[in-house]
Amino acid sequence: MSILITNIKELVQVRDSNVTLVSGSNMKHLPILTNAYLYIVDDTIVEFGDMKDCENIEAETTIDATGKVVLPTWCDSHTHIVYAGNRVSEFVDRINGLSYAEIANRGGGILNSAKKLQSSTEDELYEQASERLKNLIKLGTGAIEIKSGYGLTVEAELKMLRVIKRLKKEFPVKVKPTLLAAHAIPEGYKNNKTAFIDLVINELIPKVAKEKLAQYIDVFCEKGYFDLKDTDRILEAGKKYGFTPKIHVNQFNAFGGIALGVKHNALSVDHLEELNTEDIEALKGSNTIPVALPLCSYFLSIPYTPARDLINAELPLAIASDYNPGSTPSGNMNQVVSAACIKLKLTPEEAINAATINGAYAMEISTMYGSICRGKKANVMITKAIPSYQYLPYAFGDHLIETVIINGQVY
Ligand SMILES: N=CN[C@@H](CCC(=O)O)C(=O)O
Ligand SMILES: [Zn+2]
Repeated sequence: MSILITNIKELVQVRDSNVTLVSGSNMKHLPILTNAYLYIVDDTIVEFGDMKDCENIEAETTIDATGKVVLPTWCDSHTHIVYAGNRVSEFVDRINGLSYAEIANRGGGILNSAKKLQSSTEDELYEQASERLKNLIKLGTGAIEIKSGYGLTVEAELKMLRVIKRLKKEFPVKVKPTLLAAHAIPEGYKNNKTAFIDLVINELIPKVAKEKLAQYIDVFCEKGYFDLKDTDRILEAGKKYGFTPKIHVNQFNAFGGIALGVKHNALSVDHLEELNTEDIEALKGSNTIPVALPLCSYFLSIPYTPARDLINAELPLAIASDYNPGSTPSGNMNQVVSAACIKLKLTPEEAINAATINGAYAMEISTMYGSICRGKKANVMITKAIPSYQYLPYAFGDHLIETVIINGQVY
């Protein structure tokens, strides 16, 4: 199967194969070809270039992209799309004045989602999550990380991870599974957090490793959830079983979680709404990428990640959706890119780099995803006719993605 996309107004994020991460001032640069073509054979990008050079290329399918922009599909490196039902009532409670923390303290929040998830079957969870994933593909997501963490029992966590495994098998998008081993302290362990952590370390992690259900290990390192010592223990145990850390830190409080992540050579540290100079210093010279989740800040009305400080410190930055029922009930990466421009003050070039190649880096797939590059996976999207790629974040409420191609197949 071959596809030739012709007359592309702007072919965005054209890279050499050795570029797998863009940092600091380099993020301002987004390589573009105008009046271009793109040639795909099977699931691979084979060639691209100026329209005048594509005369002799023959393809089974030709797509005329006159007036349209072509980009690599979004790489969403932080989601929780396997969950049961919704938390609309908490949304209304917050509008009426309760805070996220107050709702959690009343047994709502993550514990509420855990209750719903524990009483759902694997099939029910799969149906709900696959609906979400289908919608995300239409919005241009071509690679996604998915976390467990709403199980809070060994069995329910395994159930979540088996659903993620099934999504990975049934869907064409690249799926990366994460064991969010410690997301909240279950009701029954309220007065004995150590016993819960022991359960995670002695039962959950070994079972997940045995069934090969996850690649990454995550902890919600936050006041009222898991402190530095807890996080350290869990990451250490996870690493012994081959899991790479990717952690939730600095969402509400900054108390050294980022340095801890760096110490464990975490692939990413995510949230970072609260950030101090020590946190930025800790990231310098590390392989750990900071990940901002601007739609979480929008939905919860909490501070936005000071992304400019990170980029100005010459660090890389990825942006992701954080799609989950409590703090971000949306996985629309087009909105994430817009919010990154409007609220994090990223330029469109920086935001697109953060949502493509750097998002791919935060899932260890940037040698194959996240840019238009010969030999990379043919995961690309074609917009409607628009003035330029900068129009994407500008027209923040419009659905501008017209065609999505995943592994060389049109969706
Ligand atoms: N902060 C921790 N976990 C999720 C939200 C969990 C929830 O409220 O259900 C997050 O990344 O925002
Ligand atoms: Zn999250």
